[in-house]
Amino acid sequence: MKPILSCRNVIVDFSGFKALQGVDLDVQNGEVLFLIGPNGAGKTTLLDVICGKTKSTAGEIIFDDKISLTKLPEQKIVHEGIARKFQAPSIFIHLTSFENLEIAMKQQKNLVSILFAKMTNRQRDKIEAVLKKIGLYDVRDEKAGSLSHGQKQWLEIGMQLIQEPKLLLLDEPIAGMSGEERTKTGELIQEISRDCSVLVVEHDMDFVRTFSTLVIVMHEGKVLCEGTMAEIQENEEVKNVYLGRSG
Ligand SMILES: Nc1ncnc2c1ncn2[C@@H]1O[C@H](COP(=O)(O)OP(=O)(O)OP(=O)(O)O)[C@@H](O)[C@H]1O
Repeated sequence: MKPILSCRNVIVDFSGFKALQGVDLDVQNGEVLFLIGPNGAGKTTLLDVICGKTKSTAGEIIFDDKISLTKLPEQKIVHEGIARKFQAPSIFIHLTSFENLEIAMKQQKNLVSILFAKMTNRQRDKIEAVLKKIGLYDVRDEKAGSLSHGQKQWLEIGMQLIQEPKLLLLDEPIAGMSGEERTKTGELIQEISRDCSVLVVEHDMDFVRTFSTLVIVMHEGKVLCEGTMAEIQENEEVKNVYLGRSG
């Protein structure tokens, strides 16, 4: 089976500083792939270049076997089926979780027309299914501003899922979460992967250990190695550059 995403020799040069120095990486269909590595390794830059926020200097990124992403604008990449949850909040705190998902579903329209337009049963079902998936169905009519930190993050993920992406990019999804919220987030990521591949940048090794199948280690703008967490922990190069230092 062809990978959903294929990066080949991707280079990003920021005015002479190469944040990515030739990244080769595949994400398979239905896979949760964890990306780890020390600070400055290029993990966020890689997500930025996949979603079009940053343009690559060289290399190729192929999505869904045929779409070259490197020259596409961000909005077109979203349209092709790549969703990115940013760390900066994008929810409307004065609207309910339901309404936030409604807006995300009809992103192309303006806020007023969205809230007054009649919703079809199919659209309502879709929003309710996402609310159930992200664990917010019971609080769907509460203002998003009153949700816990974890619930807000899940709502953000839901706002991406409602677009039915084929690949979801997550950057440190459990930052600031309680232990229970972390577990729920790990379970949510696993559930999401039934319909959508997920590429997760994460620093929390306990979380990666618990929820990963395949892990990729980045270092100095390149992929250092890939494998299961157990394999990676035994890798001498990884011990030197990363795990050896941070535990
Ligand atoms: N716009 C930019 N201009 C210049 N240098 C940049 C820019 N964005 C990132 N960098 C540099 O590129 C390198 C890789 O940064 P990046 O944020 O991708 O690393 P990271 O692996 O995500 O690190 P962290 O785990 O700390 O978030 C860093 O040295 C960073 O300072």
